[in-house]
Amino acid sequence: MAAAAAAATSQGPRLLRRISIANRPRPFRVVVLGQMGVGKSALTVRFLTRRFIGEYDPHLEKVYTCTRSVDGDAVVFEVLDTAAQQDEKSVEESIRWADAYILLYSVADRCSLNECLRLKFLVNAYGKRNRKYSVASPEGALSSNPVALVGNQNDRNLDRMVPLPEGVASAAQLGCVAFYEISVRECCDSVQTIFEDLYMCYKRPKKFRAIYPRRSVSECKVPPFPPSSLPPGSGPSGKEEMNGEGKEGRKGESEVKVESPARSKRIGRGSPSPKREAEVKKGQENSGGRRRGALQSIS
Ligand SMILES: Nc1nc2c(ncn2[C@@H]2O[C@H](COP(=O)(O)OP(=O)(O)OP(=O)(O)O)[C@@H](O)[C@H]2O)c(=O)[nH]1
Repeated sequence: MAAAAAAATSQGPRLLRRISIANRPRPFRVVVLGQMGVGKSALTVRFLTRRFIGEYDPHLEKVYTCTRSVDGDAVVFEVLDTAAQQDEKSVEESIRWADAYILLYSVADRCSLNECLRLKFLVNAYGKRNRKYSVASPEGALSSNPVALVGNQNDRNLDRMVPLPEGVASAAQLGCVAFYEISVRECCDSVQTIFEDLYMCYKRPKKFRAIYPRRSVSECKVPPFPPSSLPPGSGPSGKEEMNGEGKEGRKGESEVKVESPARSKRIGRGSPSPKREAEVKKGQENSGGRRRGALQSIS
């Protein structure tokens, strides 16, 4: 009897530790992938610390952890900032490890967008399958975990090689759940939004399912592009509608989403009813025909 009591006592702390580990929320793992020098470390550190730090060790590959509140959840983010020039084996490992993916390119480097196409192919090949997510999704391309395509360094407009519409079109073509064009250097909030949206896409399949079929609306906050520069189907009459056109955002805060179900849902967007459309039209006429971008209404 005494021996059993002694055993239980010695098991106590271990048991408690096991229980506390079991109760710990599972982290949400995001991997940031992209060509060398596109700003992966800058993006990761911006998300974690809200600061922009100019230079990093290019060989450092590290998982960072932080806790954020998203949609009422205390989310433990684990972010893997991958090192440049990884061999395919380690890219594969990173992809297998993650729940969601950020494919980062620089708008000033066309090759970096091509690299994202290659990486998306690897994500499709090695990424985890999320059953709930795949059931929610009507498209085969979205049956793996969520992937966001992000164009960085859009403060470098003079060096731009990838026009915004091309980024939008690439994201749609690759089956990414969202597209953003940002400047990590100039803006912090867009970076936070990317991670939060990925979490929402991953964790809220019901919300995702509810609004996915209505994903004809994209949101953008960019200087206007001449209609001829838009890819087919991305203009206001096409599949992806540009909102907020003609309005310049704060410097570096241009942001486009091919689709961001979580955010759209939160701010009550989706296919408007005919009555709502009539109201909106009337409102536009009253405001000189300028539409408010969804992001403007939430910022
Ligand atoms: N102008 C500008 N420069 C940026 C921006 N984001 C990052 N940079 C710069 O781009 C360079 C590369 O940034 P990193 O974060 O080291 O890029 P990385 O993708 O982690 O690079 P590797 O670790 O070599 O793969 C640094 O000099 C950053 O200061 C941005 O939004 N605008």
